Amino acid sequence: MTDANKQAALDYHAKPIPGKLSVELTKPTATARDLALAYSPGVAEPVREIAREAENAYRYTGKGNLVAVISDGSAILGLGNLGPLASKPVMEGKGVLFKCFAGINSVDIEVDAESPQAFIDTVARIADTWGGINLEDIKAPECFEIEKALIERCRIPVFHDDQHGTAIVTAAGMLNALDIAGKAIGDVKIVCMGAGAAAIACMRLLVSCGASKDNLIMLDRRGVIHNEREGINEYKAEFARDTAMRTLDDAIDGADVFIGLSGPGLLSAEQVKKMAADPVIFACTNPDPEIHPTVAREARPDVIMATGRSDFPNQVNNVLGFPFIFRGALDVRATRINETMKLAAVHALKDLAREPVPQEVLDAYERTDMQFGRDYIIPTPVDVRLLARVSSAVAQAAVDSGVARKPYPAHYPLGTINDVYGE
Ligand SMILES: NC(=O)C1=CN([C@@H]2O[C@H](COP(=O)(O)OP(=O)(O)OC[C@H]3O[C@@H](n4cnc5c(N)ncnc54)[C@H](OP(=O)(O)O)[C@@H]3O)[C@@H](O)[C@H]2O)C=CC1
Ligand SMILES: CC(=O)C(=O)O
Ligand SMILES: [Mg+2]
Repeated sequence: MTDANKQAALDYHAKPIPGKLSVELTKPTATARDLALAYSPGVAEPVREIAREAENAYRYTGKGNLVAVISDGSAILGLGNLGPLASKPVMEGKGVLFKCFAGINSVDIEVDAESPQAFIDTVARIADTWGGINLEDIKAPECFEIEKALIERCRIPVFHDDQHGTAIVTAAGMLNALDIAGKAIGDVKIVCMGAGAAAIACMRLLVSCGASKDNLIMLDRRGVIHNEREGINEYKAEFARDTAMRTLDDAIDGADVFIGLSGPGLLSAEQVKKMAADPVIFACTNPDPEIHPTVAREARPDVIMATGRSDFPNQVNNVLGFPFIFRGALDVRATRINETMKLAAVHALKDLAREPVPQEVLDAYERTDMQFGRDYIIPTPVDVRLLARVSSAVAQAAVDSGVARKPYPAHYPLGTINDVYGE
């Protein structure tokens, strides 16, 4: 970013009031009668109803449309472990996206936890008053243990966005990119830079979508994850290969796909030149990708290039997933977000990219043309059709797979966020 843009970003967060979120009232509060209903004595009535029957919390409070965005700040974007307080702008940002794209209320909670168990206990103790929990920017490998324990302990959906949101969007974009490149997912040689939360989940989902583990090389800070390496955790071990390759230079030679979920500037133009024809590069590290799109394009005009950012074409970013996935899950009161729901979201996203782009999206991106192809492999976040397509697909999948506690909503498909409460 230029210095001017950096200052603009600071000003955006600081002015006219600090932060990006505020709380709004949904009921009148002007009169003594209003207050007698909202607070004492009236508030005692819903309290009694909820104490009598817990499900009444969905009727008398905001629980059913409320997601907690919870982080320990241990992996803030690609900036590393900068702690809970520094993660707050990102967590507020996730709240903004929940609200503006899916009409979901959210509150960010940044936990200063001395251990994964302390984090788990903290979240488990507050979980029941939320509709869902979005875990964010928690580093691997702790994130895996944390999410698993919370899914077991909570009766509401718990979803680590950096794992599953990222994986869903990456898989959708990848299926489209490979189609454009004329390659079958089962045949392509994939290099994944990074072996953390996002990388492990992305590779697992790509394998579910047909990629072959035998064609997949994963790297971390120490290089290629191979069978002879000692001290790799069980998650990295899932992707360890019996190979003589040791470095990115070795792995990238002839690769069809590079997926970066690691750190900035780790892929060079020279390495891109060594990739196979029509290479697919998803340099998804935020805010600064593994390679700048201009550099990649100069090295290889045939590249299909995506980043995690809003200011380049093909934004492969979990913003395309978590708002709509939670929308669908909340609206059928799903107890969890399972693999069937994730795959439904992949296909909804993938298929939407193949449809004509609405004028409002062109206007928002100041483009005269956007159509399925190298520079448009995935919908943009401002596309209002995501709300209908992804949420509906996820809700239907929850019903079909038996995790929904309510039927498919009568008010679906949603046209805009104004429709989320139905009639
Ligand atoms: N576009 C999107 O939607 C998303 C993008 N991301 C991006 O993915 C990245 C990783 O996030 P996340 O998985 O949550 O974080 P984690 O901390 O869980 O994982 C980071 C991984 O990156 C590896 N890594 C970091 N620096 C290097 C390096 N110099 N060389 C090789 N490997 C390196 C780490 O290696 P080691 O294991 O050796 O420490 C680790 O495996 C971030 O940059 C984040 O912005 C994440 C989620 C969504
Ligand atoms: C997008 C996101 O969640 C990340 O970079 O961590
Ligand atoms: Mg994140």
